Amino acid sequence: MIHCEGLVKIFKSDDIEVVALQGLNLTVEQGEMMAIIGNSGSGKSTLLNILGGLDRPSAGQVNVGGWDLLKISDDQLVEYKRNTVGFVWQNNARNLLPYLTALENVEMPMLLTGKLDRAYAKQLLEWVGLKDRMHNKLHQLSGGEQQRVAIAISLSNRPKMLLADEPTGSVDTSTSDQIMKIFREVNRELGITIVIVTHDLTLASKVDRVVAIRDGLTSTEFVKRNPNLDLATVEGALNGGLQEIHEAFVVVDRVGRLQVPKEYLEAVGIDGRASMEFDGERIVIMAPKSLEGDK
Ligand SMILES: Nc1ncnc2c1ncn2[C@@H]1O[C@H](COP(=O)(O)OP(=O)(O)OP(=O)(O)O)[C@@H](O)[C@H]1O
Repeated sequence: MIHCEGLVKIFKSDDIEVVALQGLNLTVEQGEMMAIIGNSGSGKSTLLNILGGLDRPSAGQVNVGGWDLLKISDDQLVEYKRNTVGFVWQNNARNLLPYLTALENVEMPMLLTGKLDRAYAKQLLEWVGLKDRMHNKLHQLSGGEQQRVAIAISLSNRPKMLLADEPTGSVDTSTSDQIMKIFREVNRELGITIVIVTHDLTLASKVDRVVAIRDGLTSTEFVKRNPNLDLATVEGALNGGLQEIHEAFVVVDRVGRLQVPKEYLEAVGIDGRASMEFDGERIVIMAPKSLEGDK
């Protein structure tokens, strides 16, 4: 569904350049539900905006559902956004219309694309658990309920992929659990690919795969050890952190590049240069063996 290779995004303003993505690689299969984690400023939102067609990549390859997002024309981009992607943001309420009902809000994007389907709009609200509240005006709903309306809206154009940026960022734990259950159901029932960007490891542990981004590059991947683990087991194991449930892998790109955590480099005193040895089974990276004249 998603294939990025060597993806670069540079923001230029006056004479300052920020390289937000530095040649990022990422593959997401059709129907996968995965999360992207990373510190603030690591490039998560930049990546999501590019995948959603809200921002243009600077260089590299990025293909989503057969669309080449580097070469796509402006008209095609409109079509792409309309038919391929759905978005869920942290503060969706600001994009909803408070004096319309939940149902009218879900129907609005359908009206805009000339494809009104009331039965489907009702079904979506039922899916997100708001069957009994669909005729309530938005401002009569709680924050968590509004977020669920936003999820129904994001699915109204029948997207192939759902992009969620901190979707549980401003709701309580039980609403957050409810939202993750909705995502899982939508993923299973409709086969929609779901990509969630988050800081929240609890949330990350509820998906099949987690990719960590560091400095604009994919650095580590966590893959669920047992794909059949149910949510209760996952929650029980959570105290042990992400690695209890997921196995961690270092991402190595096609030409052999990988990122070594800064703590490891500092611990063994590697700074800018290292020695590498291969013993037939393992590759060992260590502080440089001193050269003559070198310190
Ligand atoms: N429009 C922009 N113009 C200039 N620089 C930008 C722009 N958008 C993002 N950046 C820079 O790109 C880098 C990556 O930002 P991004 O918002 O993608 O990070 P993030 O991982 O989503 O962070 P957060 O979790 O805080 O949202 C940061 O250094 C940021 O300052």
